[in-house]
Amino acid sequence: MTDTVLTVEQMRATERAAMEAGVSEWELMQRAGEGAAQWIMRVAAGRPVAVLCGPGNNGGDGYVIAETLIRRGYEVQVIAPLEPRSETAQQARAHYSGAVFAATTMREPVVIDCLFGYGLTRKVEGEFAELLEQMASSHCYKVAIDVPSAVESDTGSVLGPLPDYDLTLALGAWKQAHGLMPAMAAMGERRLVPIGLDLSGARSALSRRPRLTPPAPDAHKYRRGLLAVVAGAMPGAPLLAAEAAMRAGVGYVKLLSDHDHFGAPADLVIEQGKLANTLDDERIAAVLVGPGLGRDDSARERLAQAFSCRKPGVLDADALYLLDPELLAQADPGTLCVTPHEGELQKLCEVFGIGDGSKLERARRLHDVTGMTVLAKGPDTVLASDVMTSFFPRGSSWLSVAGTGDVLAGIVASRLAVHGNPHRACEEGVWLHHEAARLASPAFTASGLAHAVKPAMAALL
Ligand SMILES: NC(=O)C1=CN([C@@H]2O[C@H](COP(=O)(O)OP(=O)(O)OC[C@H]3O[C@@H](n4cnc5c(N)ncnc54)[C@H](O)[C@@H]3O)[C@@H](O)[C@H]2O)[C@@H](O)CC1
Ligand SMILES: [K+]
Repeated sequence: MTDTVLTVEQMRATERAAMEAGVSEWELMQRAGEGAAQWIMRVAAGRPVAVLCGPGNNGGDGYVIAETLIRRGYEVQVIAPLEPRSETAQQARAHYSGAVFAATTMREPVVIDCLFGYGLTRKVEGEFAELLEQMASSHCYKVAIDVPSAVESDTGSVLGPLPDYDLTLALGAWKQAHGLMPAMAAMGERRLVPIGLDLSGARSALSRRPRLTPPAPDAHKYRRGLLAVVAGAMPGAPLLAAEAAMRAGVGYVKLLSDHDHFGAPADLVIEQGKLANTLDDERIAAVLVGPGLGRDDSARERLAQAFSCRKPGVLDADALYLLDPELLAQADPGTLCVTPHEGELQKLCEVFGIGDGSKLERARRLHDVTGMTVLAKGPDTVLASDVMTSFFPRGSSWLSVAGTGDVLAGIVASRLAVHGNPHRACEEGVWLHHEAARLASPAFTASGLAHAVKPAMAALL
């Protein structure tokens, strides 16, 4: 699987396993450096290149890249404040036939950052920081090798100057930082350079753009899925979710409400009456509860009733504020998706006794403790389930507007009603949400986004 994401510890173990199987570190470094050089030649297209080399194996990759470019006729300058420390990087330095400068002004139109890779352990300072600042202020084309040098590979946190890169070339496998903010925002295009590692057995991956399928030839509305959206005190949010859900593949969306919804579209069926009665329908494939639900006792009662029909479900917004172990005990957590933003994730973590940690750590622990599929949304989105942990490409920053979470919940619930698979529903939901944001054009409103789910479906078919 080429989209595997590894932690630093897993990366080192995988490389050790390759070496035990007979591939030397030098061979791995050559594969990494030569593979990266192929990408660099595409973007440099004959222009002079500067390579910044650090003291570890990331720097070693830099010498291999520089030598590969020289052999292909490129004008190359290596800038290395320190001599290599690791044995393999020293070997790469010895094989490099060009000039090395300890410090100089970089004037090349293409600059390759090989100062630090996943071995970064502390703040980047002194000459290293100066080089990164120089790179940041230059108009050159900027390439990060493995990860940007000021980025911590496991957390995506930033420990020094962070230029705005045009291209980041991950070596051997993706690292967590390739899917986490703030690092991800500075990486530009991300590409993987395979180096022949055995990545089987990994439990984290960058999500691949899904390929959706049209309804079966013999489909009818119920077979395509009936989604019940449980309305509550506030009318707007469940309508937004339902509008999105109707365009995300499901055959039938019903709004279960105890009041009128003026302005609701004619193609949305609104069923009024006691929730216990309207939920008592065998044909319901999935339930969405939370947007506009309210947080009072009657909202809690509606959430409990939604659980009592024991259908796959999506919990969002107010449902995430009401959820607690007692309520969850009435549900089948393995069939539930929760879609918390940071504040909601914080609340869930408090209620389920999960301590501090990064968003990734908390999302995983929340899944482990509750058994629910956790889609922790935001500028970076992390999905934790029994299947695996998935990371996603960045979505449009225009999504930072009220109501887009209701739209996401509606899309995920629609996909869940179509096939009943929580992890897959969340993955498809994020991609459709991002695609809809791209198609909705800037400064969209949530209802504009909900309408753009239709062309987004077409784009993913
Ligand atoms: N181990 C392997 O088999 C392979 C490793 N590869 C490369 O090796 C990299 C990891 O190499 P390393 O583990 O040597 O680590 P790095 O090259 O990322 O850096 C570690 C070195 O930098 C020093 N250092 C860390 N943070 C510093 C800071 N803030 N200021 C100054 N010095 C600092 C460390 O003391 C150490 O000497 C990967 O990112 C990748 O580029 C690739 O060549 C593929 C094969
Ligand atoms: K780097």
